[in-house]
Amino acid sequence: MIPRPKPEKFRLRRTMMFMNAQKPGLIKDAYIYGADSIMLDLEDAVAENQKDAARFSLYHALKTIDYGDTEVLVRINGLDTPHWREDVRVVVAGGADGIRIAKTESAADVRTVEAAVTEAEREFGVEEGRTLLMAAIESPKGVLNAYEICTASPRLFGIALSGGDYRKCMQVKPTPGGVEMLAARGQMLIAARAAGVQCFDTVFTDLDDEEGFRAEMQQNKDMGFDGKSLINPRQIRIVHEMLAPTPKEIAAAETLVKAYRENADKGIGVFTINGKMIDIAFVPGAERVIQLAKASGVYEGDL
Ligand SMILES: CC(C)(COP(=O)(O)OP(=O)(O)OC[C@H]1O[C@@H](n2cnc3c(N)ncnc32)[C@H](O)[C@@H]1OP(=O)(O)O)[C@@H](O)C(=O)NCCC(=O)NCCSC(=O)C[C@@](O)(CC(=O)O)C(=O)O
Ligand SMILES: [Mg+2]
Repeated sequence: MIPRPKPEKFRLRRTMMFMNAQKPGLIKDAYIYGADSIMLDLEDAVAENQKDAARFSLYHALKTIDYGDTEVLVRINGLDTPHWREDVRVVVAGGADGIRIAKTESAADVRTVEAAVTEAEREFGVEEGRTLLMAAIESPKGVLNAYEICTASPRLFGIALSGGDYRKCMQVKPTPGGVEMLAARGQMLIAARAAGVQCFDTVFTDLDDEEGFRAEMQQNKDMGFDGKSLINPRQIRIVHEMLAPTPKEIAAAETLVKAYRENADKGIGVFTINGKMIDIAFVPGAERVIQLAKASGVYEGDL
């Protein structure tokens, strides 16, 4: 087995790329594309009569491929299927970093998976609590229960909106501005922020519509998503590029963080920079800009 470092609950997850766990051609070198996380799929990308084959392929990949710094998550089948328990056992035995629970509708769903994960960790001698969870929310009921889902388990690092299934439930089609998704996006972001976990937007499925992808990504950025689920490597570069701060943004963030620290040392909590009031509330935003700049390879400062 390739040893992996202990998974970090909170880390940068700008790009989370799906791939069919059954396709060796896709999963064998998935780390080369530079996504922050890969999501090996046992659910909808795998045909119903291929679930066992996909689990075998997944287990072999987890045991033999060195994914390096790329986070390795596995999307398991929904709790209304006969597959999810065996999925959990294989994921834990293989040593993946975490599980994406498909079609999560309630806190009870998260706790049910958590119990199965704990059982599997004991069975396979994996450190208890090592395996992380995230919940994909794919229905109106899931959206309404988002805050309870976010707070259901200490293993859970975030929630992800799943547009295909959500739109199906709502009987709507994708529109250019995404108006049909705004309520769900907003409600999930509020729930995630209130609970202190991360929030990810859904996949964009038209690979030939780069303009549409960029427009959706800009909306994601403006709304405050931590990252996006992706289906294809060519989407990764666009997201990383769009989330990379500009030199002006980096300079402003650096000035703010340094000024805040200097003022705090002198016992001053509120001050101005270029006439704009600054206090502690502005610091996390500036620190995130620095973190993104570092991750994007464009930070040359000393913070
Ligand atoms: C769409 C397509 C078939 C197109 O293939 P194409 O081959 O035409 O693409 P090309 O661009 O030509 O590929 C150039 C090179 O990249 C390689 N390559 C491509 N994709 C790669 C990849 N993902 N990972 C690694 N490698 C990849 C490829 O092998 C080639 O390598 P090479 O031959 O060596 O040059 C392919 O991308 C793909 O399978 N995507 C993932 C599909 C998937 O998993 N769907 C399930 C999750 S969504 C869902 O379930 C809905 C949801 O649940 C979602 C939610 O929760 O949000 C909801 O409800 O909405
Ligand atoms: Mg789905």
